[in-house]
Amino acid sequence: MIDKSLFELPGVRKMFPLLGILAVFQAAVIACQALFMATAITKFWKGESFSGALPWVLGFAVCFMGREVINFFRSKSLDKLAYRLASKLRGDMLDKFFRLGPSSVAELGSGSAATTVITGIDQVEDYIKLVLSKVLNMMIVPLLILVPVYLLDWQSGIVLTLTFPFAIIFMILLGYAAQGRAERQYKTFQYLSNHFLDSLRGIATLRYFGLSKDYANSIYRTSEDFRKETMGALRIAMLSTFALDFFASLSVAIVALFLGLRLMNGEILLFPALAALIMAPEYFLPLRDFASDYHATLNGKNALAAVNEVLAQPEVTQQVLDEPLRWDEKAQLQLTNLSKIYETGRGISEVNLELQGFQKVALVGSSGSGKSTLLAMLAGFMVPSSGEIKINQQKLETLTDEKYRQSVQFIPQKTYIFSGTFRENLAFYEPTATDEAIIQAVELAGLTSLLEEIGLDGQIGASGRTISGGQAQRVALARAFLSRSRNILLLDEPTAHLDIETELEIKANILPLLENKLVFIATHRLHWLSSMDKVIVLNEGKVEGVGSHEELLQTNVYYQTLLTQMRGVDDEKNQLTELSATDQPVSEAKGGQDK
Ligand SMILES: Nc1ncnc2c1ncn2[C@@H]1O[C@H](COP(=O)(O)OP(=O)(O)OP(=O)(O)O)[C@@H](O)[C@H]1O
Repeated sequence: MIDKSLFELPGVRKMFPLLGILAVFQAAVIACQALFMATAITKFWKGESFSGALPWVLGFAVCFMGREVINFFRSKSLDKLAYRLASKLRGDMLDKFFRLGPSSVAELGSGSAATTVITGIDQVEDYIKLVLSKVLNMMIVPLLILVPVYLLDWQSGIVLTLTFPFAIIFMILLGYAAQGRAERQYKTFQYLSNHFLDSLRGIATLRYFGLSKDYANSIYRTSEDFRKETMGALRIAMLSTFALDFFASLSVAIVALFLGLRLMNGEILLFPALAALIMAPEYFLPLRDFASDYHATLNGKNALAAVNEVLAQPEVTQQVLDEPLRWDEKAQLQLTNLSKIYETGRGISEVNLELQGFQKVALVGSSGSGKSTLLAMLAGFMVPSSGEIKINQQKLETLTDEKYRQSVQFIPQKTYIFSGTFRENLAFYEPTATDEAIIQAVELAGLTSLLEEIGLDGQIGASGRTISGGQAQRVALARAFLSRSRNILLLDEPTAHLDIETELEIKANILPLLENKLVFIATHRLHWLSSMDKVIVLNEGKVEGVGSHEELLQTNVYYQTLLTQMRGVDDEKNQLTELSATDQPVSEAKGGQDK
């Protein structure tokens, strides 16, 4: 019923005594309310005047009000706790995603990650509000109400005691079935979120290939699956509510029948019979109350499990470096047998590399050879499975150290443009940069005309002006130009999706940026190789060779074959880019951070 992890959340354990006390008060008030009402009716029945019954009527009114006051206090304290915990969980999840990095979000799926943080935590908030009080009420109130019922009429007490376990057993049985259904429903919901977001991102490609209709059908099918799962879960939830209502009504009817018969036979007086009869539905009320929100609590429980799954993901953040790394001519990076093997058994294994000072290193290899995986480890986005990293002879297990990451700039395949001003997007790595410095970076990146058009305060991104893919790539460059202190530069095919003219134009701007830095560039394009000091050749996750372009050309057979393939792809790509729209809107492009 209650997810054990709920007790680990701050404030939940402390809330229990308060809720327990409120439940005891509630039971007392319910019993008093029934007693006052039964007394007042009995007095009226005996023909007493209204003033004679007035104290009991007033007593009933006070208890009625007391009950509302208890409900108000309970809701207020639970609302406060649930809101505070939901805000905390939301913050914890976002922090966790930032610490885990893009690969973990990609694994979970961006759509699922977003819905867990937004809708999922809303459901957890409802769960906290509902489950704590309802479960405690269910455990305390019926037991306490049973005491006066036994005192008034032990036979009614026995009927109520005997029927309660049936209702509970039925609820448990249906609860198990509902739990399975609700889990499936939540999984389908996550799948639907991912599917929908992916479709939105790929809308340009889908339209380009005329597949929009097929995809619309596929979204329809996924949402139909979700509808079916939801209806299935609701059906069981409704069934459990109906079953409980049935048992409760049946039990109250049995109590009423026996009381009526005994009243007619003169075996019981009106007052205890009435009081017991009024308390009978109240005895089942907490159970029915719980059942009516059972579905909502199941959703919240599943959402909490999804949140906990993310929060429990292991993260290795090393803090080894004493001060921010400043890459200079003497700085050294050493990778020894560095490997990252995914669950699929693919990845990259045993990379050995020694670099000193400012160097430009290209990572080449066919698709799936491990370039992005190596770059992700170098960017500190991904934790290696094994191997050793040394920076300036200092041993590190990962490159997740903040002091290292503060010296890294990453230019992904497709730059993500945040919803904000042009200035905020440019000064991404250097939020305190002056306008003069920003304008200089804008000029170097070739964005002057955009600046003239929208100004530094113009909104870009999702809620502002849509900018083209080429302009977005220039924004990434301007960010890099602006940040002179970050001199380890990682580029993941920075020009792969541009037409050849734009690519060469951007490359001309990039080349000066590569000076006096340690640069890694993953690329499929031949024209970068001659500008590099070193080339690392990757093949199916293994290093086939390391050396200068010229050395490898002479000595490495695999490199020669790869270059022939790359040349073919280059030619094909040039033809394709002539056909395709160069300036694809950025809002439709897949964010680099999601890679
Ligand atoms: N998250 C992941 N889970 C499982 N396997 C993965 C994951 N990411 C990559 N791989 C696998 O690891 C291998 C290396 O992938 P990687 O993306 O590093 O290659 P790449 O050289 O960058 O490819 P491309 O040039 O197409 O971007 C591939 O076989 C890929 O299928």
